[in-house]
Amino acid sequence: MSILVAEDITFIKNGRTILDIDHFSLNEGEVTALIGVNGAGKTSLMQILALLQQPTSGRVVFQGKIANKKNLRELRHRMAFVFQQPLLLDMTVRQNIAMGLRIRKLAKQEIEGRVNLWLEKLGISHLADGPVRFLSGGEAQRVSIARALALQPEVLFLDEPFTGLDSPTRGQLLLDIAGLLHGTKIATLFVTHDYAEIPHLAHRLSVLDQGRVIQTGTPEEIYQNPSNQVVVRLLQWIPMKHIS
Ligand SMILES: Nc1ncnc2c1ncn2[C@@H]1O[C@H](COP(=O)(O)OP(=O)(O)OP(=O)(O)O)[C@@H](O)[C@H]1O
Repeated sequence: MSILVAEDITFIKNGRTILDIDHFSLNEGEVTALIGVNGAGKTSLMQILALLQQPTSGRVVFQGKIANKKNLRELRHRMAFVFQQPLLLDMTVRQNIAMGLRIRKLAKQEIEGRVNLWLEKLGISHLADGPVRFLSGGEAQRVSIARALALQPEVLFLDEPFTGLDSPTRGQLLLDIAGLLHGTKIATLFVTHDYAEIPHLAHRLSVLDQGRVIQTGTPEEIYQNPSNQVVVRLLQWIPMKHIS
């Protein structure tokens, strides 16, 4: 079932068409990876879906509701983000995870329960009362993931969350996130330049080229039947052993 849909989207800047997309959807319980070369429009599409950027034309529909100025805040509160840079505030780990819940005015007990749950799920309970400024890159990213998932979002945006982490840290975090997301109802958009990550996390793959979605399917389908040479060139970097 589609949770978030972009329909008839154009995004035009300085007379240049950056996006031209008829239909793009994120489905309940699915991780959709979005790939494309630098400048293909991935960030622009993510920002439009996340209601952080207004398209030139078209609409974003969240669970049947067309996003507009009136419902923007309510709809944004049902989404969460993890960026390449964890963007943590200079407080304790616990306070960072609690921040979004406080903003949403949840009861103190509920906040405490959720924070403890996600500290545990991300394996960072031992860091809870320390300041975030001493964390390693991998630990900081775990805090940012705990902060996002504690919000119990319906839609999650992962914007190159593993970039900059060393290989073993990245691999473990990738497996842990896959374990946390798979089997939930969250619709996830995962933007990455590291195509080796895709088979571990994504159920679906969309390929963006010059602002257009040129192919969508399971990683296996796309790998076996690339729609054109652009897709072939991109996917040659996905290790075949992971696709079966
Ligand atoms: N607000 C804007 N004003 C002008 N041009 C923009 C704006 N936003 C994006 N662009 C241009 O649109 C194109 C697509 O940018 P975007 O950041 O969405 O691509 P991307 O696929 O995320 O690239 P990367 O992989 O490098 O992050 C780029 O050429 C960029 O310069």
